[in-house]
Amino acid sequence: MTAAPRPPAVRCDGLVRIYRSRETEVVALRDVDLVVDPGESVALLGPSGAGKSTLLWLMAGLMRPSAGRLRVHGVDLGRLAPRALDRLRAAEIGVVLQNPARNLIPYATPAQNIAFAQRAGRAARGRGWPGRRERDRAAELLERVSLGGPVARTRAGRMSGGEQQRLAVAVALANRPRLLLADEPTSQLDAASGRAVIELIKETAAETGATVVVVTHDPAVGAALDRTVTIRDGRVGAEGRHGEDFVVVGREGAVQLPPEYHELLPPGTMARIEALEDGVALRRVDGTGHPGDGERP
Ligand SMILES: Nc1ncnc2c1ncn2[C@@H]1O[C@H](COP(=O)(O)OP(=O)(O)OP(=O)(O)O)[C@@H](O)[C@H]1O
Repeated sequence: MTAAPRPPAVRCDGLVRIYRSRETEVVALRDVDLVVDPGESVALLGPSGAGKSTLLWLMAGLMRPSAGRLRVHGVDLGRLAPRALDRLRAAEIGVVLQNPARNLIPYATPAQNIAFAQRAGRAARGRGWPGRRERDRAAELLERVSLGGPVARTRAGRMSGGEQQRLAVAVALANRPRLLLADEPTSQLDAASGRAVIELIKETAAETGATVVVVTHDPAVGAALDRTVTIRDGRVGAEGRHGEDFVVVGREGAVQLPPEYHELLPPGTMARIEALEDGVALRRVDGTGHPGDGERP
């Protein structure tokens, strides 16, 4: 008998998220198709307002899709009852939100913050109170994010933004999550601390086989992970592997031209499609169907 294939860690099919208020409607994500394999590490890049955080929140089960499907390890998050979703989040998903303080209990020390997450994770897995192993793990994590010294006795609410951010990463890793989601986890750190945090995330993922998705503006973080996915205008605009970027042909054949090509093919211009052996070329024409300035006669 052959084993059933493992489902992707994350699978988005035609994912849509609309924020509605009384006066306005913002379509933050439109038709996102994305597959993240188990054990992969992916950086979500893209301009401000593109929809990266929204995508991360959906993956974390902190928000429901407006349309489309989102599956995490084969489970459709949009269809889970609230309690089952809470359990799945506590047992399988580690999250670092953009504002570090939001991840933490302000009146608790770093060790207490980690212990709290461990308790919730163990309860969701049907296990008892954390024991010695968990305490050792907490101490090791705190050491790894340089919060092992005197700062260990400080309440999280009194720590600096950078310390809170490092603690948030340690808390998110406390339960060895199968899926780690982090929104700008290095934004308040200097280059060296940022590298250390990304190293910790990658090492933990390698040890446990976890999948990692990180929203970042930091090219160094993008370069340190397996794959980059660029979100533009609520869609997957491009993907990169090993330093090379590729556009993605989306639903109904749509392709987003990266901004660096807008000078050659400004949005709104007409282009002729030429078939090549292994794809197509787009050539600008003017409104009358004649070749544009930059074109061969
Ligand atoms: N709660 C909300 N209510 C209304 N609109 C929202 C809400 N949250 C986000 N948006 C809008 O949805 C769009 C996508 O926002 P999102 O925060 O996901 O983008 P982002 O790529 O993470 O941006 P940044 O890099 O600046 O964090 C933006 O137009 C934003 O203004």
